[in-house]
Parts: sequence; structure tokens; C-alpha cells
Amino acid sequence: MQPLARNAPVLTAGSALFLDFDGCLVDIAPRPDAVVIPPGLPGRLARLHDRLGGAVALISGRDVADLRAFLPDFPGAVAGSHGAELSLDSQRIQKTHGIDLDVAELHGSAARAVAAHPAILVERKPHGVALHYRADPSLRQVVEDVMQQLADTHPGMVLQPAKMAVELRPAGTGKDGALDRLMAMVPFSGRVPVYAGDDLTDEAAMARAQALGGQGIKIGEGDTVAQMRLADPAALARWLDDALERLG
Ligand SMILES: O=P(O)(O)OC[C@H]1O[C@H](O[C@H]2O[C@H](CO)[C@@H](O)[C@H](O)[C@H]2O)[C@H](O)[C@@H](O)[C@@H]1O
Repeated sequence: MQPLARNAPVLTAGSALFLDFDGCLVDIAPRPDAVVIPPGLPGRLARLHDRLGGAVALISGRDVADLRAFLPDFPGAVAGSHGAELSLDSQRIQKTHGIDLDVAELHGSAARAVAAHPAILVERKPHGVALHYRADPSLRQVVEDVMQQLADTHPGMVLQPAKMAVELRPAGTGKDGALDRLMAMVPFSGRVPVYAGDDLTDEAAMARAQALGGQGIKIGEGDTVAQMRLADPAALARWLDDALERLG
């Protein structure tokens, strides 16, 4: 594919749009269950889905069920758990990796390892686990040490740093892989990918979108490979609304 012409609109009727969730569509909150869905978000996503022929997907570190619970009317595809699961509609969730994981054992081990630190939040995911230290940032080292031990004792699982959290996800998964998987499918294939995200976990997917002739959009501060930056989720919402006006 050809690279974008200078100053060409980034989002066109031929785009495929990939959106991260936390820190991108919603502001970061003290706890994962405390995020607030902006009132205009469900309608904005529905209009984008309509104007882009269905080529709008969420790609998140959260698990699919969690995302679909926050956005029950979202009509598009959802890649969750850092690409370890994929849901093309609200009925089914596919596993995309071959790691043999006893997830209940992993959750139990993680919870026991941090039981002495109630400020650490254990997020149980169907394909991994996250330990959050946002409630007490001084516990970062404890979380990093515990997660390293869990990575060492759970073959096939790899560390995934996140904002005030450390996660374990199946090796070989990732948001770039989720983007590739979706770009190979109708209605995404043949379109130009645009990926917006805020975190380190999004960088590989932004790089992939750009390598395919599309665009990465970094939300917020920090080093990035993205060729475009927007300040925060509110700025992304305005940018998407402007794009919708142009798309008609
Ligand atoms: O890929 P994303 O959609 O950006 O998800 C990344 C992780 O987001 C969540 O944790 C982060 O957001 C929380 C709510 O704002 C915040 O409290 C936490 O400190 C952040 O790390 C989510 O809980 C994780 O499962 C996602 O992987």
C-alpha cells in the first residue's frame, strides 16, 4: 500500500479503525471497574461503525466480556486480553493462542502472593492476570517481583507492563497480532488501518498500522512511534466527531 499523502485526512471512508479502550476512549480511573463511559461514546462508535462499513474494532488489554459489558451496544469486533481472545459479534469469543494454562491456578497463585498487601488489586482475566498498584504506588516493586516469579513458573506466559500495573499474558499474543488478524478479515481487509492508543502495549499495533500504510495515533504523553498525537480521550472524541462530519 502507498503511504498517506501529506495532509490527507487520516480517517476516510476507506479506513479501518482500531481503538484501544483505557486511556484512549475512557479516562484512566482509580480502579478498572471505575471507568466512566462518556455519554457520547456509544453513539459515536455506532456512527463510525456505520460510516466505515463495519470496519471498527476495539483492541484492548481487558478481556472481551469486560469490554462488552461496558459497551453492550457496540456492534463491532473486539480483540481482548492483549489479543489472546477475539469476538466478532456479541455471541462468541475465540481463543487465539495455544498456551495450555490453568488459569484458576494462576489467579490463586497471584492472589496468595499479594495477600499481605490488600492495596494490590488482582484482576482475574480468562487468559492471564493483572496486579494493579495504583492505590499504593510504593508497592510497584512488590508487584514486579511477584509477577516475575509467576512468569518464571508459568511457561508460555510473558510479562506485560501496563499503567500502574503488571500483567501476564500468553506469549505470542499482542495487539499487533490482533490488528493483523482483523486486517485479514472482511470488512477490514483492503482498508487502510488507523490505530489509536495510549499505552506501551499499543506501540506495536501503531507501528503495524503505519507499516501497512496507515496511521498510528498516540493519545497522551510519552515516547511513541505514532506519527500523530492527541492530548487525551476528549481530544480523540472531538477528532472522531470531526471525521464523522467529513464522512457525512
Ligand atoms: O488496552 P487497554 O484498553 O488500554 O487496557 C489496558 C489495561 O487497562 C486497565 O487498566 C488500566 O486502566 C485502569 C482504569 O483506568 C487503571 O485503574 C489501571 O491502573 C490501568 O492499568 C485494565 O484493568 C487492564 O486489564 C488492561 O489491560
